Amino acid sequence: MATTQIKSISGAVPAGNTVETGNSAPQIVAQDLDLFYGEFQALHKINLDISEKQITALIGPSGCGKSTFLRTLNRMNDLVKGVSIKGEVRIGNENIYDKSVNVVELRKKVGMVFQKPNPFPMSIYDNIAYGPRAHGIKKKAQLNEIVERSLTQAALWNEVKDRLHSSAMGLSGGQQQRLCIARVLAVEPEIVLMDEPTSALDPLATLKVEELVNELKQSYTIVIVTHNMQQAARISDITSFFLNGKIIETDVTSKVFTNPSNKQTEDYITGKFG
Ligand SMILES: Nc1ncnc2c1ncn2[C@@H]1O[C@H](COP(=O)(O)OP(=O)(O)OP(=O)(O)O)[C@@H](O)[C@H]1O
Repeated sequence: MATTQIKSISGAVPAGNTVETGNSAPQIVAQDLDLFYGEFQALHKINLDISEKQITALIGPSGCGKSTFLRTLNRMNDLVKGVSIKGEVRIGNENIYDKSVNVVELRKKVGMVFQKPNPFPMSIYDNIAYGPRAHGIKKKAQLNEIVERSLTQAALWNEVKDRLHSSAMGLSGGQQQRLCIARVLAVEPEIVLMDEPTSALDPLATLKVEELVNELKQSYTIVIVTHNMQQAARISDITSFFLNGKIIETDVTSKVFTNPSNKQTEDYITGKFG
């Protein structure tokens, strides 16, 4: 089994520590990544390797930089005024902060699901077809096929196949979130970023989304921010613990939750703070 080098800026993970991933080279590599909102430094020398077709969970107390880091992976922070970045994020062999990178193409490859379901105020069908149409797909038969495939992958097809032309706003919160996941899948990403995708959902809808995320890792690399430690423990392969804009510890999820290497990780997962 292949291993991935786990790096830690804090020294929490000893040099040379590795995590068995079952995959070869990491798909995403963040290297010495600093991010500033104006004068305020929100991320400090983040080093993290993320493997293909695994679920990586980012955990840590409020304000520790999880969402900020997640958004660096598809350059969503570019939309925030005053942001500056040092260091690198490589996806495949490309530094995504290179001037030559086409950000629209990057966001197609690296899709994002947000905390609050945000369907467009249009039909279920048009929500899914929106992205493919924007990328130039016009043929009805092809769009029909994409809509069915994406909704099936998002475990929503059976619930909506008879009402594709009704408004997406009429779906339940959990269905809306699965629709938003289907909308991301419609443009065939490689990586799906999820920022607390179940925090606005009830327990049953949460369970459905968790089952779906688990299915999706067969085809996609998933990076998920969650406040819910049980959720991280249930669904992720690798967990990275953030504190004050730094990564304290990254390891196999079962290890992080049963035998963390760092005292701060232990204090956090046992509820001593956060
Ligand atoms: N647009 C912004 N402008 C200025 N500061 C920001 C901005 N967004 C986030 N921050 C600050 O950066 C730090 C990290 O925020 P971030 O949202 O990444 O944390 P988080 O771990 O995702 O928190 P939460 O779990 O509460 O969502 C915080 O101190 C936050 O106040």
